[in-house]
Amino acid sequence: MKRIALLPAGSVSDEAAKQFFGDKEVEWEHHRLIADVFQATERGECHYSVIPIENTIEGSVSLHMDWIVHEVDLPMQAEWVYPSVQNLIGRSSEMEGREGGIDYSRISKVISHPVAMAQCHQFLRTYMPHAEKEHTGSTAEAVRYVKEHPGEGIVAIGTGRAAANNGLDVLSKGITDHDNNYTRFMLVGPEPYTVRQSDRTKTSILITLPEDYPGALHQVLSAFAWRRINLSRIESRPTKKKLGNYYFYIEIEMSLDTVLLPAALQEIEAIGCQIRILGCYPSFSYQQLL
Ligand SMILES: O=C(O)C(=O)C[C@]1(C(=O)O)C=C[C@@H](O)C=C1
Repeated sequence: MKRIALLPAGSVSDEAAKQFFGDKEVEWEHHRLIADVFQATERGECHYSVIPIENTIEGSVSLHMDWIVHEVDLPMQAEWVYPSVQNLIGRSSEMEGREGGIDYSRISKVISHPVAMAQCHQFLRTYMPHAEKEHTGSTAEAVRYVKEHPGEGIVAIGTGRAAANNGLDVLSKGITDHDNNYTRFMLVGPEPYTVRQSDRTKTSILITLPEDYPGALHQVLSAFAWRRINLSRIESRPTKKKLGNYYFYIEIEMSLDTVLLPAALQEIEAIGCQIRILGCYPSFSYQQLL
């Protein structure tokens, strides 16, 4: 039986984790904040933590990437993709206008996870520019808050499942600014994940370039390019040590268990770069998990 740390029931993370694991041989440990989700596995209470790391609309979830890099030492063990459908949730009896439909002017405050809120930016600007916005630790927490505070003009952005769990109504369905809104989730923990197999394996690394070495990034990229090693993501993030110092987070479409990739990494180290391997893991598309 594996114990899995994740955000609360009814969050997008919760839906995504259930899609990935099914309900076999797993025990869920829900936490209000992502920091606690990480720490549950770091402290050895759970086998894995489920972490959202990237989103179609919002891009990288920087806070979570920074936790992986700076705060914990938890290797990446699997990744998968899950559609994030966000809805406006409240009580229709409280928000209904005279001619039916929602009277958005009745909404005084919208609450949700900051990433979910950012995915619905245009919708909020169009229909509720007047409403106060407040962030919560997860979309599920926001929906629960609305349940506990009736009659205050508060609505949440969250999943249909959270609305149902809390006996609330979906006031507007699918309110993200773009369709096909997917979130990439990472399973992190000390043990390799071997239950499902995928034909796609990725390796994630962190590279810090030597200072005062013109063209270092070009050399790093060419070590992959001439070996025809495909990179699927490259992102620079501050090292947090000195203004203007960055590391590069790189996702490589190849297993470490090959001849080519270790050779490329050796070549990169030879020019004075520091490399940290964050994990080598199977990658699953949404279709693969259906
Ligand atoms: O609050 C949730 O429901 C979460 O699972 C968190 C989270 C995120 O951190 O990106 C996950 C996916 C959604 O797209 C928005 C929020």
